[in-house]
Amino acid sequence: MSTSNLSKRPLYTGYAGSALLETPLLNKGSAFSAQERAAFNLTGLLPPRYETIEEQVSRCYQQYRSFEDPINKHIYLRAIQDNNETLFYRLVQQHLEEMLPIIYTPTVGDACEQFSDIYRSARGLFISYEDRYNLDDVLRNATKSKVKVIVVTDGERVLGLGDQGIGGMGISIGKLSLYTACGGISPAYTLPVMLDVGTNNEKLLKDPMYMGLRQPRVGQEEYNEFIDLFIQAVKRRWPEAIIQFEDFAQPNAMPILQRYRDSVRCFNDDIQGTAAVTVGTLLAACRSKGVPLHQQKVVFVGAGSAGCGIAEAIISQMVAEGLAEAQARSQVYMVDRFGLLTDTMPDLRDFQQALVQSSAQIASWSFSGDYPSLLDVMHCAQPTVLIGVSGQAGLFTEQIIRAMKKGCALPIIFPLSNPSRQVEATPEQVIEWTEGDVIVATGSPFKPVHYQGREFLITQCNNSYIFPGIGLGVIAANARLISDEMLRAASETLAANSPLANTGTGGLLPPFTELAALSKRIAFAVAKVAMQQGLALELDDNALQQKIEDNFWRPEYRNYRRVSS
Ligand SMILES: NC(=O)C1=CN([C@@H]2O[C@H](COP(=O)(O)OP(=O)(O)OC[C@H]3O[C@@H](n4cnc5c(N)ncnc54)[C@H](O)[C@@H]3O)[C@@H](O)[C@H]2O)C=CC1
Ligand SMILES: CC(=O)C(=O)O
Ligand SMILES: [Mg+2]
Repeated sequence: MSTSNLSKRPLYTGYAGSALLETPLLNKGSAFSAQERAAFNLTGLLPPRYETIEEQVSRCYQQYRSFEDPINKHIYLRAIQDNNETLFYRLVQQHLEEMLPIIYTPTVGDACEQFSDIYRSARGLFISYEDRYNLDDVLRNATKSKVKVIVVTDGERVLGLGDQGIGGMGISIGKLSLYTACGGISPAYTLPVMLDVGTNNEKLLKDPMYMGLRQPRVGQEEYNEFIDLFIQAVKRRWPEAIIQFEDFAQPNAMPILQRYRDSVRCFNDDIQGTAAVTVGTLLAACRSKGVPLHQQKVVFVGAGSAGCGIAEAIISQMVAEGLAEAQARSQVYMVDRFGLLTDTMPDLRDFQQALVQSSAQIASWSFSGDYPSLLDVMHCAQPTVLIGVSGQAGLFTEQIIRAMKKGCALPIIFPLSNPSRQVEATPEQVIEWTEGDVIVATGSPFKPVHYQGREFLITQCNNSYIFPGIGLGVIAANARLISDEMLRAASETLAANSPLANTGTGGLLPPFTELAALSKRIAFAVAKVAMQQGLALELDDNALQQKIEDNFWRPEYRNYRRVSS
């Protein structure tokens, strides 16, 4: 299989002089050669020495290391990204493990919270509600003619940090950085979008630095119209773009997905991406434990977009393993802020209603409140899997974890809320309270835990394992839509690549440093399913593999030739 030679072809550009140096997708800084400096009016605008990208990376890394605080490291890296994208990705690729927590969770959470305070320069599209009837003009202002992946947020539920208003742009930028660093999507083809419909965050509304609309979020009808205007405008401007919905709040996440998933190449990362990564990680955990998923009893804390998305995917997987659907549903327990979701609980959303426990099922349980609490569920259901997607720190208390351990010799415990400070329990706590008999994975990165002479690697169960590969696969196959089966294929590929399940050692998932290779495998599996479902034109395996390679961008400088502008 030949790797792409697209990047070796010269690139023709009309940019020159300082405009070229100020265009991050084209800028090479000190790596412009003598010939290029002469041809593009750069002579004198740069220090005289010509540098290789490796030399540039060394300097950047040295500067990066001079910052102590993660947020300052983030600001520094974002500045490089806004100055020279090729260099940024080369640097990140070379120090992936160290820098992912800086450009993504947990530090991206701080960057969203402090977005207006740390704002330096423009990136992506801020689409204000006030511009809703001029969206074609706004989208034309994004000068990229080919956009293949859009990550869009309205900033209402950013990680577990609530409403961050335009600060949500930080998460769209972070996700797309991973699309490029780990999924090989050229930064020329990505676009972060923030839909500004106001914010209900009082602190931001009062903050003189806040750069978004200073008004409460618009009403539901206005909101729905705005989303629709946006989707239709994207379809006109970039009909082939994948739209990834990110960090929408619960009332909007599922309805938006349901409204558009059958007609637009889109998916919701928090519902579907999270479901795919969690089922994949769970399958790997079940394999390494030697007990199949359909024999597990699973408790969720947080019956929101992520929780219900994962729960439905687990049920589908249990059914695929041979369980009757009703039986599968009876093995999944959703605990939200008022306790276990049951068929007598009022005011549930449609997607929660499908996941309630029947009163008959819990008739023999003893509990004192209106609904069983998490502790009641631990005692009465004796679950084997516990998943936290509540966004609330500390909900997995010592009492909860010890109660779970009483009913299960080797529990599987995934506190998945982000960023790190919102985690339901730290891995260290979970390991201590289970005396080390536990399989644990978290949403944000945690250092290995040492307990009684053993080292526990903490797997990061984060949708970032999924979305870069989905994007690459959908682009390579030119798939029309993104189906649940395509996401299931991503999940199965992930599980099949588990070091722990395959070899008995290592993490549940491969390290992030292998994400690029993994993304290509996920892309292949996803594209194959799209073809089988008639969502993409048939290609033979070699042609598909070649397409994936051709679409995989690498951070290498290209030679430039000048065209008159
Ligand atoms: N690891 C990963 O890849 C991902 C992690 N997440 C994390 O999951 C969390 C939730 O995300 P979403 O489901 O989209 O939000 P959401 O707002 O839709 O759901 C959160 C749910 O938790 C419930 N909740 C709040 N306090 C609770 C309590 N004390 N006990 C029980 N339930 C409680 C809320 O009522 C709500 O239903 C966030 O922290 C997010 O960072 C989300 C997506 C991916
Ligand atoms: C990882 C992610 O998408 C979230 O926490 O919302
Ligand atoms: Mg998210």
